Amino acid sequence: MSNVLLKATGLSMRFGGLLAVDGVGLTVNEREIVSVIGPNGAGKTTVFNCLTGFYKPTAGEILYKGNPIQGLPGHKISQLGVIRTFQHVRLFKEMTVIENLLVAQHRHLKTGLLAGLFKTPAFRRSESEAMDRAAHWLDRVKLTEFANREAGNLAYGQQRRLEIARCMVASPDLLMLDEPAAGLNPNETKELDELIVSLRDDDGISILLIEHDMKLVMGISDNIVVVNQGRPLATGTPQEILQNPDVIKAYLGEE
Ligand SMILES: Nc1ncnc2c1ncn2[C@@H]1O[C@H](COP(=O)(O)OP(=O)(O)OP(=O)(O)O)[C@@H](O)[C@H]1O
Repeated sequence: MSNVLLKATGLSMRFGGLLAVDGVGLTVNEREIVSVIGPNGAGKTTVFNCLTGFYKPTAGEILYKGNPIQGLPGHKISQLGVIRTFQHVRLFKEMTVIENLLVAQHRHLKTGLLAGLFKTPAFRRSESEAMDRAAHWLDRVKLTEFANREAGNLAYGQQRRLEIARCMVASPDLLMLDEPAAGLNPNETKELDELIVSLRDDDGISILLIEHDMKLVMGISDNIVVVNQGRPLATGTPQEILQNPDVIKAYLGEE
């Protein structure tokens, strides 16, 4: 039996008169890929925003490694090891690829201002570890040859992979990806597919994914959570979800 990493129950989020998320629950075990699917406006991103501290949920409990995190600010949740991307690419576009990966580690360096000013041995060690981590992840996302290129000049699929590398240099236990395949061509989607699976199998992390690309979702997910109009509709393996009549009616039937 695998260990539960994240468990949300009864998650709700109200915006004025709109109950955008209404009683959604989901569980992510260690070394698992879980996808959240549902039609446009179903409340998927709002669920992500609640889980990562961008919104304070109106109701519900979120346990991460057994501890409640609902209502904690985003930076606290990211320090605990939950790191996310956004629906739209958010890189420092005028910085180089490698600079994007170094900046992302700034908060995790274990040295203070004085250590930086005097370039103490601890500071230098920390800097060199940050560089090693950046180089490792550049290689993993196949961007080593673009290390000194401005991030904004990369192809879109490369920018998406750089975003994942930027998350990974912070050594998350749970990586949350909001529509990572949006705008990618079939080759780029295949590379993304392989990368996500390798993050689970080779790096041992868990991935929570919002995605509209059903081929990708069905191919890589251990579990799928379907949300419809803010409400939980179904949870199960890809096979179970594909055969669920409610899902077919509410969602897949629309395709
Ligand atoms: N900050 C907000 N204020 C008011 N309403 C919001 C806010 N954020 C989201 N909503 C509303 O909540 C509902 C759910 O939106 P959400 O973005 O979570 O859906 P989604 O499933 O991620 O959609 P998509 O697949 O199109 O990205 C929508 O009706 C949206 O307009």
